[in-house]
Amino acid sequence: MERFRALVVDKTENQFTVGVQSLSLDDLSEGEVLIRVAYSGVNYKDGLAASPKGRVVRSYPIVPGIDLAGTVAASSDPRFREGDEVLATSYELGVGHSGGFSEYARVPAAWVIPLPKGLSHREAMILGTSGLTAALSVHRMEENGLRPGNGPVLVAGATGGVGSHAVSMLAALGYEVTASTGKAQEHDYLRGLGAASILNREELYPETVKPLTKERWAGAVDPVGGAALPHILSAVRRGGSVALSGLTGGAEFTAAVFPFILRGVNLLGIDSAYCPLPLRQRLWERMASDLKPPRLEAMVHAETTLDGLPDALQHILQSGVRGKVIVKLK
Ligand SMILES: CCC(=O)SCCNC(=O)CCNC(=O)[C@H](O)C(C)(C)COP(=O)(O)OP(=O)(O)OC[C@H]1O[C@@H](n2cnc3c(N)ncnc32)[C@H](O)[C@@H]1OP(=O)(O)O
Ligand SMILES: NC(=O)c1ccc[n+]([C@@H]2O[C@H](COP(=O)([O-])OP(=O)(O)OC[C@H]3O[C@@H](n4cnc5c(N)ncnc54)[C@H](O)[C@@H]3O)[C@@H](O)[C@H]2O)c1
Repeated sequence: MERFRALVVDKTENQFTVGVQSLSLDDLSEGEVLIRVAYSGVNYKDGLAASPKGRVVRSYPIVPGIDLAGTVAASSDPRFREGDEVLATSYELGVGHSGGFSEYARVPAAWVIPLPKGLSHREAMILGTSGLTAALSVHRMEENGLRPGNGPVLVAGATGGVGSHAVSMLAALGYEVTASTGKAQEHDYLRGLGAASILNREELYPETVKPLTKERWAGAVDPVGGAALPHILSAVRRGGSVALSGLTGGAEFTAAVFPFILRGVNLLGIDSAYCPLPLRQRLWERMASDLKPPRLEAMVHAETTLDGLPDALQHILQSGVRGKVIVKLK
């Protein structure tokens, strides 16, 4: 087989490098399904994988890219055949197993999902892990009783990948969405995705966090975490839920027990990486139907190639991306 191009991150004692290299299949991790990658997308975790301080990569060198969509080139597993359109996200992709920033990827069959009818490779990668995380957040909150009539739902970090998809999906389902952002110039973008109101990010960081405040949110999607979370919890309505997925605002928080024991508030941990396959498949089917954001293209911050990736990966760690950067492979 011909050689192909991929982004490679390597770390030795003295050097950290991120660059495009020419690889052969022997350079890829093992797996039953060889995929010719059409599109990938950039997630915050990919930024961490390409950063010397990221702590997400399990062994170097690594081809990063936690998301990929493409066409099966060969498969030793009978569930997949040459020519099938597929996608794969997370598990160990791009951190412990060579990932999607490559013209070819070799992936365990257990990680591969048929591309749902109603989604192109490109649309699947606008969604990618950030879409799956938003969909899983909505699903978990619905499982815990969230319904459109219950009251406003807060989305923190609303202009990011997870946040943009959450605003869009919730609005399309009929929820009243309040989008929180620190980016004053992006209010029109968020209203375009369906936000009914905008909350300035600073309002989630009051000088004094009270253990309980006036009940406000029926639910909250939180990819930001950190110091804002205790304040969000203090304002969740009785029986409401916070779906916590991220740490862009900090990895730690200190909160009072009162929202949990006096209002029955649920703090739901969202792990898209190991979301079990049956649920993952159901959520991808929903993302191709009732959860498909009506304005997916509006979420594309930029389309890039392997050569543009090093810059895009730095950019996402600096909160510089609105929606998604997608990557066209071939
Ligand atoms: C798509 C999802 C995302 O965006 S995730 C992106 C954000 N994730 C991060 O920033 C995590 C980076 N990792 C870290 O900062 C550290 O590994 C943390 C989690 C703080 C733990 O550090 P420390 O206490 O020093 O121990 P350690 O690294 O040796 O790990 C302890 C045990 O935890 C495990 N662990 C580590 N990372 C993960 C992970 N991503 N998923 C699941 N488990 C993880 C390690 O394997 C280790 O367990 P074990 O000893 O191997 O059984
Ligand atoms: N748990 C999971 O399965 C899962 C899956 C995907 C992403 N994530 C996490 O979710 C987070 C977002 O990921 P993404 O790919 O959407 O990234 P992104 O860069 O597209 O979005 C990050 C958002 O956080 C905002 N932000 C940054 N710093 C902030 C701060 N100090 N205070 C408030 N907001 C801040 C940014 O403005 C942006 O809106 C990351 O922490 C990522 O690790 C988790």
